[in-house]
Amino acid sequence: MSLYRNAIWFLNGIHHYTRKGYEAAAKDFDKDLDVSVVGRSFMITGANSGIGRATAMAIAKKGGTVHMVCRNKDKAEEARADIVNVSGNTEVYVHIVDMSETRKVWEFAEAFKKQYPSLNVLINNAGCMVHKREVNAERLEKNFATNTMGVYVLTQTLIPLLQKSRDPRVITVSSGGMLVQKLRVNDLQSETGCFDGVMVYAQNKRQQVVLTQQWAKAYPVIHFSVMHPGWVDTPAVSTSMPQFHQMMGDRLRSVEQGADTIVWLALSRAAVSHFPSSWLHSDITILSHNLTQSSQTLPPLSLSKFQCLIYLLHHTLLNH
Ligand SMILES: NC(=O)c1ccc[n+]([C@@H]2O[C@H](COP(=O)([O-])OP(=O)(O)OC[C@H]3O[C@@H](n4cnc5c(N)ncnc54)[C@H](O)[C@@H]3O)[C@@H](O)[C@H]2O)c1
Repeated sequence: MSLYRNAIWFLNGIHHYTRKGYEAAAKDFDKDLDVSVVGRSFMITGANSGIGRATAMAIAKKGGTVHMVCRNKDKAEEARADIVNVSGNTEVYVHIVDMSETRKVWEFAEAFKKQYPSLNVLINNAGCMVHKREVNAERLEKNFATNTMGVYVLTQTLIPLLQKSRDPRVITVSSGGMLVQKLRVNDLQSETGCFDGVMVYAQNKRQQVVLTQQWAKAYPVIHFSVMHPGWVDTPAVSTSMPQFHQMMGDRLRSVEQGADTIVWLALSRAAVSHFPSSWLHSDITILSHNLTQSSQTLPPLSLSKFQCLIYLLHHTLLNH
């Protein structure tokens, strides 16, 4: 991607993705969050930290049943105790899963389907940016395994459960970073050229948007959305992009601001009626801040590329 495009992207980000960008957009937000979600269940990956934790807290406060899918037991239990304590909601459950371990994700999702009669909302939030090329037990590159394959396997496996649940929704936390990458289906494992973790992450986030469009077409009963939380002050940013974190300082959004659109997509009645599914049929839409106020539409990709990605995901899975 050209330097010019990256510069435009960054300038746009300074305007829209920061705390100030959020505050400016928030003036017009129609929250529509005066809802009780007691009895509805929400699965959130990476729910012990950052945006995922703020989302889990907000949903627990509304009375929803929260399934926290986390990698580290101690951190997950600490977060759960805090969420239960602050929200007063005890319907908060921890599941230990490493989203980068493809087979374990599939085993977890299969077991969940057998144990629970319904799942109303799946929030694919866990994500990583690994700067050195590493592989998982199935020899899949770590960023791809976590950000794309883990999301794909979890969602795809849970779709039958979501389909038989009331008002089912799937929300995937992508990133505005995907705007600097076109979909490349010929090197999903980042094996050619020099390995650039930031660009691999951006490519994965692009893949999440493409997958969402594909799912929305295939499963119209489920409301699929994919969004960008803005630039948010979280451990992921401070550890994976320390210079950016330092440079942005208090211009970064709070975790609650970052979670705002996810919570709206998960809870509000308006979220499911705002976008006719035909939007997703013809365009790839990435949503920032709040769907109503500021969505960005990206150029459509050809169907052959979608099919190619799905085919490659299946193919990669079958070979491991
Ligand atoms: N913070 C930002 O500015 C920003 C911008 C755009 C997109 N995002 C996206 O937001 C999402 C949440 O990130 P965050 O900023 O809150 O960071 P964070 O580090 O606070 O949270 C990331 C969560 O994902 C979990 N996770 C990572 N790898 C995992 C794995 N293999 N298995 C299970 N869990 C795993 C972490 O344990 C953590 O709970 C990510 O998908 C990220 O890409 C963040």
